[in-house]
Amino acid sequence: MEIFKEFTFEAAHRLPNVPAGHKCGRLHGHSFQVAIHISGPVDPHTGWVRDFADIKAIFKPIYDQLDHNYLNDLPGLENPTSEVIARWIWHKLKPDLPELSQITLRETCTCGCIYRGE
Ligand SMILES: Nc1nc2c(c(=O)[nH]1)N=C([C@H](O)[C@H](O)COP(=O)(O)OP(=O)(O)OP(=O)(O)O)CN2
Ligand SMILES: [Zn+2]
Repeated sequence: MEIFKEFTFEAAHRLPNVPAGHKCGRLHGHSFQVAIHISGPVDPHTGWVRDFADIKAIFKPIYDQLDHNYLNDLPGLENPTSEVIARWIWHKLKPDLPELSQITLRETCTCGCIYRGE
């Protein structure tokens, strides 16, 4: 079974490697949405794969780094595309959340990416 917990963080970024004149080279912000998926068996006693609150607690220190920050300042996010941010979250979470199976990151209502590890 796969379960997920969703979060929203507000952050600013610019993409330094886009062609000259590209709108995303300018400083701008998003309400990023991230869904953290984990997979595993449903415990017959609790009836859940894992408490959603555990996912929230494990993600909190990472969330706090992202929320209301300028992403380009964070080590590893010098070029903070959706793809780079999703992979960055994955690598930060995986050691403490081995059941992690997918990160979905939405940059706007219409775009984003899905990362399931290497
Ligand atoms: N593959 C990627 N392409 C783009 C990324 C990205 O992270 N990965 N990021 C951007 C920009 O950050 C931009 O803010 C979001 O892109 P876009 O969908 O073009 O934004 P709009 O809200 O302006 O979309 P419209 O549908 O044109 O209104 C760009 N590309
Ligand atoms: Zn953007």
